[in-house]
Amino acid sequence: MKFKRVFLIGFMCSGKSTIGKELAKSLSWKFCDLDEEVQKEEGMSIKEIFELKGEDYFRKRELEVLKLLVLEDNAVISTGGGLGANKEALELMKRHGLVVWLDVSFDAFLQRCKDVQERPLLKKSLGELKKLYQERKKIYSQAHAHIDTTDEPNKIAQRIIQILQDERR
Ligand SMILES: Nc1ncnc2c1ncn2[C@@H]1O[C@H](COP(=O)(O)OP(=O)(O)OP(=O)(O)O)[C@@H](O)[C@H]1O
Ligand SMILES: O=C(O)C1=C[C@@H](O)[C@@H](O)[C@H](O)C1
Ligand SMILES: [Mg+2]
Repeated sequence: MKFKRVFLIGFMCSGKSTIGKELAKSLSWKFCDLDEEVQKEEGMSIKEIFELKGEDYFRKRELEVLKLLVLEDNAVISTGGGLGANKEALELMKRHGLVVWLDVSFDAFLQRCKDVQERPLLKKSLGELKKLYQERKKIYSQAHAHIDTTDEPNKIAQRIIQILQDERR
């Protein structure tokens, strides 16, 4: 494979963690979830980090942890929703691997987020979330590949493997 790493970016609930696990399993690569790594390093949940140390601190820490993870070989790295919308982080990921934007419609995001653990950003109003969604889309769209996530996670993982194989030729 030309790429030694796959980075999954996209809005909350686009399936980065779910699809990342499937993809890593199919490739027999390592799986790293940036949100999990930051929580481990800080010894508290993202909700607690936001409450006790603030969002800016969380953003700084996720970028620092990314800078370490870009050196892992044969790794699928699922990011938090904000990282792929950070231009510095996106450029860094594009230099180190295949960056895939998992695209979720706003309506599907609203449906899916009913089932997930609390994300601090879900406290925002519907209007604020929609604005964030539209703004972030412009940056996510600079990824190497764009995949709609209406399909089942394992089929999406297979599509990413196809992209990796096509890139090898
Ligand atoms: N392709 C899919 N179709 C339907 N539901 C999905 C799909 N992918 C993920 N989900 C569901 O959406 C929810 C969020 O998925 P997941 O945690 O993987 O998203 P995420 O992109 O990692 O979110 P975050 O940015 O908040 O970490 C979960 O309940 C998961 O089961
Ligand atoms: O979209 C976001 O900004 C976030 C998404 C989650 O993955 C976490 O990284 C955190 O809740 C912030
Ligand atoms: Mg996730």
